[in-house]
Amino acid sequence: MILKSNLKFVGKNFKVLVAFKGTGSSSKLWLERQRKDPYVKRAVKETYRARSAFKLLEINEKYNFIKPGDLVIDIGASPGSWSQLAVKLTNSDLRDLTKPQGKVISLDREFIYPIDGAHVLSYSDITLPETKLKIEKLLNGQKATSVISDMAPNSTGQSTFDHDAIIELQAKAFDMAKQFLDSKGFFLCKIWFGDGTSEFKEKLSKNFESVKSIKPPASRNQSAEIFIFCSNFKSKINIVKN
Ligand SMILES: C[S@@+](CC[C@H](N)C(=O)[O-])C[C@H]1O[C@@H](n2cnc3c(N)ncnc32)[C@H](O)[C@@H]1O
Repeated sequence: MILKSNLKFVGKNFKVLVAFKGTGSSSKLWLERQRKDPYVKRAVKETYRARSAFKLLEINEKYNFIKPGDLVIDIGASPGSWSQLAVKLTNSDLRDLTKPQGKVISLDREFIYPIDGAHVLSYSDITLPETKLKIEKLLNGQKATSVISDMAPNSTGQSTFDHDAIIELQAKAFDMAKQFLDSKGFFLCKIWFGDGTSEFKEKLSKNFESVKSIKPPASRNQSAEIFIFCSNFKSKINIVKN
């Protein structure tokens, strides 16, 4: 991810600052990796706020689940690259109102700089009940076609602890998906692989017809992150009682 401290808001756009102020050897290694990374170069060129945009792009190229006219809720959206891409994918042409217009709701517990075409909810922690109320207000009775969550807790460096923490966080995103998804909708979330992965996927399977793990090429091999892609939400309306 491009550090938020390396982003500068210029007019309506972000400029990714290549200058890095860190001094330690790990900072130098980080800078070296960023300089060589083709996804970072592409993010700068295409004015995405983070290289993570390409993880979502690659997942969408495989499953084609975000389309023009869709309503997407992006949880843990800051700095905003997934939302930038979601706006592009859900709106065929933002200037032409005769073309399908989508809706993107972006929320994060931190500040999110405005994103053209998205409804931004800064300082909105998913674990707090008022966040759900804010989303409900923006949805105004509509249901979401996709709930996507790239949320991550602050890493402690202890893999078991971090794994448990991210699963707990994504379980909250799953709760939100159950509340706001339309029947047959999609849920995509990031976790750091660990012992609880299968159990979490099993829980998801009860509410979705298909649950798959995916590691898109843009996700670094040395990272424990994987994405869980769930399709065809079984809303209560769909469940036939005997
Ligand atoms: C990896 S970043 C997301 C990057 C984003 N998808 C993008 O493409 O720009 C993870 C985000 O999750 C957010 N986050 C972590 N815990 C959260 C919570 N409880 N509620 C809302 N957002 C949270 C963090 O503030 C952070 O901005």
